[in-house]
Amino acid sequence: MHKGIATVCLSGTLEDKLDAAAAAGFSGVEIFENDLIASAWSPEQVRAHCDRLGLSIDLYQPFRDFDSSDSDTFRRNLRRADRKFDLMRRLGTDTVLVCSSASADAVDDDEVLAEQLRTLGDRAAEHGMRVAYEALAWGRVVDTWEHSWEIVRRADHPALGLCLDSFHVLSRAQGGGTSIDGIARIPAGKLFFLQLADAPHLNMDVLQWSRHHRLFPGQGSFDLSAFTGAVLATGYDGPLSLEVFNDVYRQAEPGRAAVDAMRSLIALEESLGREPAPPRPPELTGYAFTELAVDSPSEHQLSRALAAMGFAHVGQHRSKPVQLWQQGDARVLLNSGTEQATTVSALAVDTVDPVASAARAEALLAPPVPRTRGAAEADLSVVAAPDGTSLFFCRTEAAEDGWMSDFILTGAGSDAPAGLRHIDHVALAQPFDYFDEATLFYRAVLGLTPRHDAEFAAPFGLVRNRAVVDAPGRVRIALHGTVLRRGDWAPGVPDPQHIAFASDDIFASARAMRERGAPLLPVPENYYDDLDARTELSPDLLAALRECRVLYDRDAGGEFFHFHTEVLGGRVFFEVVQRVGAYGGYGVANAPVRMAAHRAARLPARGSGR
Ligand SMILES: O=C(O)c1ccc(O)c(O)c1
Ligand SMILES: [Mg+2]
Repeated sequence: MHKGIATVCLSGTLEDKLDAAAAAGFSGVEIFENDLIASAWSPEQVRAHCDRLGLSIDLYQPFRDFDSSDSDTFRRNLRRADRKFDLMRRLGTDTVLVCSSASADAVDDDEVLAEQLRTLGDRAAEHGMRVAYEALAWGRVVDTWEHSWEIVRRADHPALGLCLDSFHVLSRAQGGGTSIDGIARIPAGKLFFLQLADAPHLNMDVLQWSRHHRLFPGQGSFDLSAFTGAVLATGYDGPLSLEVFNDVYRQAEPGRAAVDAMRSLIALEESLGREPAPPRPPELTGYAFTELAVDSPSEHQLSRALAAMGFAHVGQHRSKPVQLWQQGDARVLLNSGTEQATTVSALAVDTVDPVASAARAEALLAPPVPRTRGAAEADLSVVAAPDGTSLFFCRTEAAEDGWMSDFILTGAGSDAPAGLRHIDHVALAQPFDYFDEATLFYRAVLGLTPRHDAEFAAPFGLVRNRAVVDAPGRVRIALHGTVLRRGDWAPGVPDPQHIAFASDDIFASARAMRERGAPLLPVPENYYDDLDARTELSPDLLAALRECRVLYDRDAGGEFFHFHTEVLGGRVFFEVVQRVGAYGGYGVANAPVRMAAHRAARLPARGSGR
């Protein structure tokens, strides 16, 4: 379908926004009045530029507070409308958005309101234009789509139709004030325009919610697929047009934001079964490996820690300074050949069809990462996630041309002396501006589902967490970031990232690692006293938790045990976890304790606190 974006979604001047929209593949725009007013270009120049870029101007918006119970104000509004119709002719657009009035003089009689809009319809028709009437969720009188439809129906004018905006409908539906049920019965010819925005569930003033927190479809909590499906069921075939007011996107680089926006629409269309669709996401069977970029002191520290955790150095890359460490099916690469500071530089998922996974990533606009490779080395597809982490598509089983054949195996065993089986999850600190983009990226590219949105108070500020997971729970990526931009007081290192390994016996793993001298993180006694107070765990279990410095959590599905290493190489640490039953989380409740312990372990000793 024709895909559009409102200029309000993007940062910059009108020219920047148009260029970004076209470069991302949009074929239309809604032009916000303020963007036009502030532009040095005449309407004709804007139109010519859009023509060159292949963009249609689908909507001019918004016309606010049109109806009025004051006749003089109404007369002036009609005059203003005439001027705007002239402007729209020069711009080459034929539809104006009129939103329901939020003003104190809004007409509160349906018949009078319909009459005023009918008058506007007459004026529009004289100019060859149309009016799309939209209920704002905070409209003074008209605040539901049902009411806006009642007015349009009463006005009964061919140049007057509806604009539906998913935010206004779904934000109100959350409180039970409206529903999408009747949408499919609106005659297609009366549905002039469709605006799409997602949003997180928030319990707040709806105007503030709308103006600051809208998101692109797939980034928030609304069911855009059901909503859009209901609209398309009417036979609507106009633009799918994004209208996202968001504080982060308003200041983000517009080219990048426009690609993110386009990805959201491609994924939305796919969810509706529209063609052409990207290749379906192939089944994932787990992590092939996780790669850490290391400098030479941290390579030493990390290899010592891995050895103490029971990993074996099983291979060396044929042409690059990359070590392969393995225990069970958990594989970690240490790459000292990048310029990067210590960080999780790559995730590699095992997919049953790496070629289809890569084709899907490309269809969803994931930027490819160019790679050098030696003769006879595997041709691996790599794309960049929003934070720059490389994402590889592998098939470890494929013996011949699989990624492992790039390594000369040392012959060291990969048995599991500390009981680690596989990678349970990888936790990636997201830069503040890329959190929502990252959610959509992993969700769309890998076919994962977002789960476990949580917010907690950490030593250096509020932290938000969100996991993206495949259905069987084989690939879990835990994203975390700050709720506000990070302050200056927080330690001058980036938030650490970590790799979590699964154990079937957390206490045996902890004891084996302790014996081998692994740098395990201490946990304060206060934690166990509180755990005792709130859980009624058996004294034996509590004693084992205390002894092994294991943290505990539970949910409706089961229990969770986990412990951590110290921060290694400045930015990363390892975690060992055991899931019991169908526990689905990540022990987020314990994260503040873990963070404070990491902070304490990095500081010079402070004595007993007296
Ligand atoms: O926040 C607003 O004012 C506003 C304006 C136009 C719209 O289409 C909308 O959904 C909201
Ligand atoms: Mg709108």
